[in-house]
Amino acid sequence: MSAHAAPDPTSAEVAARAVNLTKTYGSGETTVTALGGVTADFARGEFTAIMGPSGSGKSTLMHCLAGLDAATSGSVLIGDTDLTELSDKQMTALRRDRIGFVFQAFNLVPTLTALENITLPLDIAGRKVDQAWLDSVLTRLGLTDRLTHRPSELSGGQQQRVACARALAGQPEIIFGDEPTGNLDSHSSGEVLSILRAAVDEFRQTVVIVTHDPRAASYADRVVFLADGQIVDELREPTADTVLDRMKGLDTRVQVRG
Ligand SMILES: Nc1ncnc2c1ncn2[C@@H]1O[C@H](COP(=O)(O)OP(=O)(O)OP(=O)(O)O)[C@@H](O)[C@H]1O
Repeated sequence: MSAHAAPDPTSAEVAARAVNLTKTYGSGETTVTALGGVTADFARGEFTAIMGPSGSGKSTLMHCLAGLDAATSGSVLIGDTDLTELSDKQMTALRRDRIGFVFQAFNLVPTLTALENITLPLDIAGRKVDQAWLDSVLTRLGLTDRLTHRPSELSGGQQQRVACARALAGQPEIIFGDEPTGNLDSHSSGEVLSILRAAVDEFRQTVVIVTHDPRAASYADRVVFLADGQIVDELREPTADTVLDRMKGLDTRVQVRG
């Protein structure tokens, strides 16, 4: 592991922390080590992009951080809460109340309207919608005239913006995105990234995304590079060019998409 990736004990507030996280699949000769001891901090109010070659463990890291998958060893903290100490019920409540998710496959409920999809997590949690906040998210994402449409009546970009609004609606502490712009055109992708950027700049939320796209990564404050289940590099204030350079250096076989 590179010295860059070590947690900084003096860092202000940490929104999420992975400590010596390992994840293996299978057993015996067929064991696959997806994460080989990852330690990393994600500071509150910061936008981080996780990058690396295919199979390097990005999605696994994200899923463990977000409490969607259990690590084999090591721990994950969201704020001061150690996820490994939570019961299933507590984990469900934490995911619902403190975490927002945006995935490449939008995971919208087909029978609900856009607005019903957006407020669904809050409705399930029995929480009231902060109308002023919701209005600003909907306006910002250009969704105000699409709210009564069902997902099948929306374009891919619009569906992803609905998924993004759903993640933002409850003002979670931290938003995780697994290739949130993976199948969007550059215009829709720019809109999604801008609102994630605004969530950080204007509302001091924390955003962590996995991406293959150096342009998407350039919206982040920091890029963490994974290779073979380890953090091998880190870049602050990335530009698409500096990200591309580091990716080439990581693995010459990397195929840069986008
Ligand atoms: N359920 C699983 N069972 C077995 N092996 C798995 C499973 N999920 C992931 N892996 C393996 O773990 C390693 C890391 O996978 P992961 O999906 O985290 O990589 P990634 O960097 O997100 O890849 P990509 O960029 O292609 O999405 C890979 O070798 C993968 O084949």
